[in-house]
Amino acid sequence: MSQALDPVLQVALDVPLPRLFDYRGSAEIVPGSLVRVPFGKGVKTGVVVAVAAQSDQPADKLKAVEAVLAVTPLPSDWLALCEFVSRYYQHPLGGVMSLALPPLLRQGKLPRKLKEKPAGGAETVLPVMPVMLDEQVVAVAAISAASGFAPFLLHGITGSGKTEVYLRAIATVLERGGQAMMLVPEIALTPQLEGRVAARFPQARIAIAHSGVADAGRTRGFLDAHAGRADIVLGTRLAVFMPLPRLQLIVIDEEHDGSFKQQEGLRYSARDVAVFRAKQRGVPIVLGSATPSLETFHHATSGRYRLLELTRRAVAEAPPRVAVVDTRREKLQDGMSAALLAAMSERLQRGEQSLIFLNRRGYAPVLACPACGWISGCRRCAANLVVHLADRRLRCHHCGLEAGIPRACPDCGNVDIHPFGRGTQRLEAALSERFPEARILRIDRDSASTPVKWAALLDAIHEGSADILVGTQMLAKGHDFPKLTLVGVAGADAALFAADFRAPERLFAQLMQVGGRSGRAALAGEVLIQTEYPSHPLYQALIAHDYAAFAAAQLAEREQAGFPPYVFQALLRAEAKQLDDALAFLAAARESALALGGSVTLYDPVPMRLFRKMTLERAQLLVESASRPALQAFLTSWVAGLYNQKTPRDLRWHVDVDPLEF
Ligand SMILES: Nc1ncnc2c1ncn2[C@@H]1O[C@H](COP(=O)(O)OP(=O)(O)OP(=O)(O)O)[C@@H](O)[C@H]1O
Ligand SMILES: [Zn+2]
Repeated sequence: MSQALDPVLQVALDVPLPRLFDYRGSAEIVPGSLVRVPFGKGVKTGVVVAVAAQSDQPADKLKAVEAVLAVTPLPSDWLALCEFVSRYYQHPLGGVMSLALPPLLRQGKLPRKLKEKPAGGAETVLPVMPVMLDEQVVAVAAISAASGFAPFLLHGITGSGKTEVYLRAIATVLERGGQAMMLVPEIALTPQLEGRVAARFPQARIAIAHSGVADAGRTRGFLDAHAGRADIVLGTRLAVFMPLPRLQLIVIDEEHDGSFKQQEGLRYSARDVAVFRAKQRGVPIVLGSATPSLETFHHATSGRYRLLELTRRAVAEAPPRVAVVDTRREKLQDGMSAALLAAMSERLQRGEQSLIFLNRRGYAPVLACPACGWISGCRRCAANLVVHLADRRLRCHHCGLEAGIPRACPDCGNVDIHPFGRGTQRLEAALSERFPEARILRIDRDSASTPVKWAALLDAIHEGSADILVGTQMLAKGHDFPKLTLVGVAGADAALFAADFRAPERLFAQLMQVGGRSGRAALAGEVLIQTEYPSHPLYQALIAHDYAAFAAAQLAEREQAGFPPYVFQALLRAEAKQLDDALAFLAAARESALALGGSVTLYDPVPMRLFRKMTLERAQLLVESASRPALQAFLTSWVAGLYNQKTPRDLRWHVDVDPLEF
C-alpha cells in the first residue's frame, strides 16, 4: 500500500524511442537527478525529467530506481535546453541528454576526487595586454554594455584581433563574477589557444572540453562548471551543453565552421543551440568570423544581430596581397605554375616560409588501369580508394577500408597502373625534388593524426625549422606563423561548380582563412591562387578583400533560387542493404506527410550523392518551408508517426534539421 504513494519518476534513457520511462522513486529524488534504473536485462543511467503522482502503468508493474548518483541535480535550464534540442532536432530526449552528459556520468560513474589545488598562485605573472585599437574598443564596449539576450556578429578580417576582443569581454564577465563559455571549431582548439586563455586569466579556473580530453577530465570539467567552480568553459561543440549557473557570456569563434554541426547521431548545430541558450539565459552571445556563414550574415544585415566590424589587421600593416595566376595557357609542372614556383624560390632565398594549400590528403585520389579502365573502388562505399604512398596503402576516406597497392591491375594483369590526380603527399614529393635544399613539412590528418604529432608540427613551424608547408585546411585556422609570407592555392576550381549550393561559401571561407595565415607579423604577405577562371566573381572578391560583396551576391542568388537562409530545410534519410527498401520507406513517409498537409514542400526520395557507405545504400527526402515554425510543427507530427511505420529489419532512418551535407 505504502508503495503506491511513492512518487513516480519520469526518466529519460538513451534508447532510440521518443518517450520517457516511469520508475518508482522516493521523496528526495527531484527533476535533474541522475539515477540508475533496471532496464531490460541490464541497468541504465538516466536523468529524472519530472516527478508525477501516478503513472499510466499499473503500480505493481513499476520498477524501483536502483541508485541515485551523488551529483547535484542538474538545473531546470539544463533540462529545458535538452528538451529544446530534442524538439528542434527531432531526437529522443534520452539520446540528447546522454550526449550532453560527460562520459563518466553517462555511464553512471563519478570521477575520482582530485586533491584541490588552488587556482593560480603567488608566482603568477601578469599577462601583457596590447593597447586596443579603436574598433576593438568599440566592440568590447558594445558587448560589455549589453544586457539581456544580445546577439552580436563580430566580423573581423583575419588577424584583426577578434580573439583579443573575446578575451576582454570575458575579462569583464569574470570581474562581474560571471561564467563565460567559448566554443571553437574542432580543429582550431590548439594548445596555443588554451595557453593564451590560461595566460590571460591566471586566477581563473578553466574547464576544457573537447574530444581530446580524457573521460575523467571531461567529467570533472562538467562538474566544475555545474558547481560554478569553473569560470571559463573552453571547448568544441559538445561544450555547449555544459551547465553554467552564473553564465554571462557566450563566444563562438569561427562561427561559420562546419564542425559546429554534428554529422551523426544527434545532428545538432552547436552554434544554433548556443544562440538558443543565450536567449534562454538572457545573456549576450558573440559570433565571430572573418567569413561569417550566410545565415549569420543575413541576420546581421537584417538587424536581428548587431554587427561589429574589425576592418584592420592588428599587427601587420595590411592584409596580404591576393592575386590569381591564370593557368589556362600554361603547362603546369607537377600542378604548379611558373609564377608560384618563382614566388616560392624567392621566399627560400629570403629565409621566409611558404604554404601550399591543397585540400586533398593522400598521394592521389585514385589508382587506375589505363588498359582496361579498372579503378581502385571501395567495395563498401560508392567512392574510390585513395592512394597513400607514404605507407603504401589504398584507403577509403569514408569507411576506413584499407588494401595494399597492387603491383598489377587486378582485372587485366597490366603492370602499368597509375595514380591519377594529386593529393598532399604527391605535392610534397614533387616539391622536395624541385627544391632539394628546402625543409618541407606536410600537414594533414595523416601527418597530424594525434594531438602530440600535431603539436610537434606546429612547434617545428614556429621554430622556423620548415621552409615549405604543404597542407590541407588543418592549417587554415587560428595560427600565427610569423615567417610565413606566401600562400599558394594549388587548385580549387572544382568547388566553383559543385552541385552543393554551399560550396562557394565554403571555398571563399577556406581561401580567406588560409590566405590570412600569411604576412601576420612584420613581413608583408602574398596569396597566389592558381585558376582557370581568373575573372570569376568569387576570386575577384578575394582579390578585393570584399567579403560583403561576395556575401551579398551569394545571398541574392540564394534568394532567387529559393535556398537557405530564405527557406528552412530538413532531410529524412534512410539506409538499408537494398536501395529499394530505403526508397520505399521514404516514399511511404512522403505519403504520410502528404496526408498531414501543412505548408511544406516535399521533394521526391532520391539516392544520396554518396549513395553507398559501409555496404549500406542511402537515400533521402528533402522537406522545405519558408516558415521555420511551420516546418517545426510539421516535423513534430510527421516524425512521431514515422516511429510507427513498418520497416525492414536492417533499415535505419534519421532526421537532419538544417542539414549542411546532402
Ligand atoms: N590591439 C592590439 N595591438 C597589438 N597586437 C594585437 C592587438 N590585438 C591583437 N593583437 C595581436 O594580433 C594578432 C592577431 O590577433 P588575434 O589572434 O586576436 O586575431 P584574430 O582576428 O582572432 O585572427 P584570426 O581570426 O585570423 O585567427 C595576435 O598576435 C594578437 O596578439
Ligand atoms: Zn569505403
